[in-house]
Amino acid sequence: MAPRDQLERDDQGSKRKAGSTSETLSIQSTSFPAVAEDEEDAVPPLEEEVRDEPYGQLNTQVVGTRLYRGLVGPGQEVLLVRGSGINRSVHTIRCSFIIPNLRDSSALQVKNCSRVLVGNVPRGVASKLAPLMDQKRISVEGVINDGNSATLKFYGHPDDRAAVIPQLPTGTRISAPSYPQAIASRPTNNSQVITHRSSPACGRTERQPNQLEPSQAVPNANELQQILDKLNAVKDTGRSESLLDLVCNKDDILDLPVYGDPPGTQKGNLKVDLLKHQLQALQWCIEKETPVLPTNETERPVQFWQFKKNPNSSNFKVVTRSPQESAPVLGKGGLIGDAMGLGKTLSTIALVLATLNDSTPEKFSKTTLIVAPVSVLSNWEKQIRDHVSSEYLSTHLYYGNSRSISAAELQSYDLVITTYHTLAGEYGGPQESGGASRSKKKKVEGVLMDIPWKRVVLDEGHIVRNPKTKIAQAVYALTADKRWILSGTPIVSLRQKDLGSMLTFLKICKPLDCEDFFNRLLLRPLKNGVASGAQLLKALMSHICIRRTKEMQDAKGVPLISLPPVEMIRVYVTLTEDVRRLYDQIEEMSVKHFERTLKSPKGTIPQVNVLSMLTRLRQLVLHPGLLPASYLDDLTAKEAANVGDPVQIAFVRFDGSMSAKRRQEAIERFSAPVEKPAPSANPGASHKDYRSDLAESGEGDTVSLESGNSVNNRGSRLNQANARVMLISLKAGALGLNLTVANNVFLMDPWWQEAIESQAIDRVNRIGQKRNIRIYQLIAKNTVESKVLEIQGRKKELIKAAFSGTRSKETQRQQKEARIQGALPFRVSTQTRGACSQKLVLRSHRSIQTTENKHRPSRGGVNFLRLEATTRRGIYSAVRYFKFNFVMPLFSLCAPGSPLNCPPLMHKSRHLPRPAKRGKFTNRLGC
Ligand SMILES: Nc1ncnc2c1ncn2[C@@H]1O[C@H](COP(=O)(O)OP(=O)(O)OP(=O)(O)O)[C@@H](O)[C@H]1O
Repeated sequence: MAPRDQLERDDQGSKRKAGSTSETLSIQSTSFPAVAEDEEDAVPPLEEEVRDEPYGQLNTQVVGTRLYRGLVGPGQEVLLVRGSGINRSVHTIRCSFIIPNLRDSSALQVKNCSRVLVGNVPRGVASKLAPLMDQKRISVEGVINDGNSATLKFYGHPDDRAAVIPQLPTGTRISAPSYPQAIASRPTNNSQVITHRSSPACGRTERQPNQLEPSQAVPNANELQQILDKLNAVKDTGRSESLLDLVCNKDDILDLPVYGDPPGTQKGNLKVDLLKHQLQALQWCIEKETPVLPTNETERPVQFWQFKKNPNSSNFKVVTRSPQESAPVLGKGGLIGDAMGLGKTLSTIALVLATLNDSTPEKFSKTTLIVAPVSVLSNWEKQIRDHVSSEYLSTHLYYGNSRSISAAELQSYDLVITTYHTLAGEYGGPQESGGASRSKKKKVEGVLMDIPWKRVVLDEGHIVRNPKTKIAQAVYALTADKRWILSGTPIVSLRQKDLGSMLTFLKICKPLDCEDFFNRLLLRPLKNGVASGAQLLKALMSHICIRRTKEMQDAKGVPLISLPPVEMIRVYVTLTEDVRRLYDQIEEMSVKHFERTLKSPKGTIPQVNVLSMLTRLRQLVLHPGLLPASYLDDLTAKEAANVGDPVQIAFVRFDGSMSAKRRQEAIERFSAPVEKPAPSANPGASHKDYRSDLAESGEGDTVSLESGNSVNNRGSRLNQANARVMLISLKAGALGLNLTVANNVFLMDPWWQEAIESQAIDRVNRIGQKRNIRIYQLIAKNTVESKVLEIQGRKKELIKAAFSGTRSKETQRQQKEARIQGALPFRVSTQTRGACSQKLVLRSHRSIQTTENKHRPSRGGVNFLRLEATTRRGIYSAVRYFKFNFVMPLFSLCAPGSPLNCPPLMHKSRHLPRPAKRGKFTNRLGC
């Protein structure tokens, strides 16, 4: 595919997506900030939206085939492209009689998978389809039949079905809707959930393993340690078996050949020697950088190209069943998907060193570009400093002030390291949809886009999983001979965004790098449980990805790397009575509001409210201070007034589509003190800062864990004379950091996607860790947190089902319905369930926006570091400064003005329990 074509496609693709989700965007606002622009946040699984469903199919002729040089055969997939003029210049010269068709405003071209024109759809059919395609109301896919006929398949949004079907060409065989109306009456386990939740006694008095009652008090650190030691570990195979492990080839992965002439101590270019799995990765990478087409029929296909003896063409694309005359261009590179901490950075550096003097096609430079998140930049610097002999590798950090350098000068380096933001800033291509702020941003002068790189490596490459972002567009537009992605979690869900976008960057295994083909050949079959989808995904991944995990062992039981054991401990905590009461109250009000809104004439509830309510409940479980002081008042007032509008008070929208000004306003609103304190507000009570709580309560040697501790000072209860505590947001903790100085991890609240949690945990569980690791996952009983765990589990089951090859009896829509219903913590009557799920798209953006990296010497010996999502600098110096040898709690539900900043406590509301003493709202283990 020509780059130009690619750009046009990407652009079209984004536009179409933008169009189709505009409604979603408009109502998708979240209850609290925020998302860092460079790193797409973890998204709750409910975000998976039903993009389309089959409307019907039509057999039609393909006309004008003899006029074009494109080859197709029976069974081959073809593209249906609106007469866009992509090939206009070629064909107007060759075949002047095509001009009338191109001038036809409803022309519909048929192209083969190499995007070469094959023919046209007859005018009568095209004139019906063209307006629907232009309005992005349908997508059309085609397969060639015998002779000159093709089957066109139409897909569209389920909600638009009734309106579109009458407009389809005559003769279309209409498919049954994939979302039967009967769904609303389908029994679900939601009622169980509610019973479980709403019964005050239910489960709460029950003593469970690893359950910490609120009254449980621990007088000192040693006793706390003893309690922690006694907690039982849970089986946590799920974490070690990610989606990626299901799709990657494990059979002979430990027997791969090693690279024979590696960089290392003997050569002097590396100060350490590569481990065996790194030598294997090096060999694999070099093979992937020099792919060779098969030259006889017995050879295995390479990037789905097979050799076929044929008078016209010897290359045959297996996945689309299309032949090609000319030698296809193969992608060079792939995806290094090794689990976190196995040394992908060093493997990449070794690849650069091993291929320094290799010949590169003339038009490319000799320079490798590494693009990394800012927070990982220092890791690259450190690894190069620690492991590479400087005389063997010239490097330049292209960031901030060091950007004033000419393209020629930059190309004199072997390795250039930059950030996603820097790259996006220099990219002058099509602006992303949504986001006035970004579209107004001027292109920054720079040379990154001008250099034809030898190799581009995207570290934490899953960042580009959203093709609509400017970062993704920028990396697609880079010119490079070889392309690599490093990511331990390249796919966390089966959504197209994850892998499709990465393939677009890699330009490998065509035509799957094109969104259209990716959707039809891979994504749709996968979603529908058709075995071919799973098979293709596995074939694709075995081609492009190398994946090893820390758990892997060879035939003799020798592990890949030797690491201390990891124990996962799930700790169930019980809300204190007052928080429980508050939780039940808020939940009840939320349910009422939710149900009433559904019964309103509109019949739907905006996602924002469901998400907001869900998020508020999650925050409440973590700490009541995370909620706006007036939250319950507002909810109650709305409910009392029986206002049909959704509750908007106290919710602040913050997302990527907002302008900078509006985002700033949102942050200010969110962080601002409550304007009208409720009459019963306790003026004397101070709004405690997490940090000061932590520091203050750490006085002396006493460490306690008791119901009266606020969540803030619970952390300090883990204090020992030399204890070190690191508070880190889940998001910051999930990216590229090396925190082997810590060996105890506290997951303060569960995240929708286990993979994100695992990624964070792997900051500690990596090469260099010498001590046993304990992960404490804190779950508040009978709350929304239990639901999050259920969702994690259900997601795993769904993924397994998708790869078991058994087609699910449920439709895609039904599956989604079930997921959504299961996720709602609300009592929703069966009649209203269907309606709510129609529109329910939950998106969540959470990060800590404040850029701060503080430490504070404690009064009682607790030193702690605050490390947040957008902390840009100094991470490593901070890590070096502290010895986080004890605890690293991970939070996901943090936001500006909230928990790591001063949380306004809920006692301002007359509806909420006032703390008799500070920290009355405790609900869980202090950390
Ligand atoms: N061969 C080696 N010899 C000594 N140390 C090594 C070797 N390979 C990797 N390491 C060390 O292991 C640690 C983890 O490596 P690295 O950060 O490259 O992992 P990673 O796979 O990139 O992790 P992530 O996915 O989290 O970024 C680093 O401290 C690195 O220096």
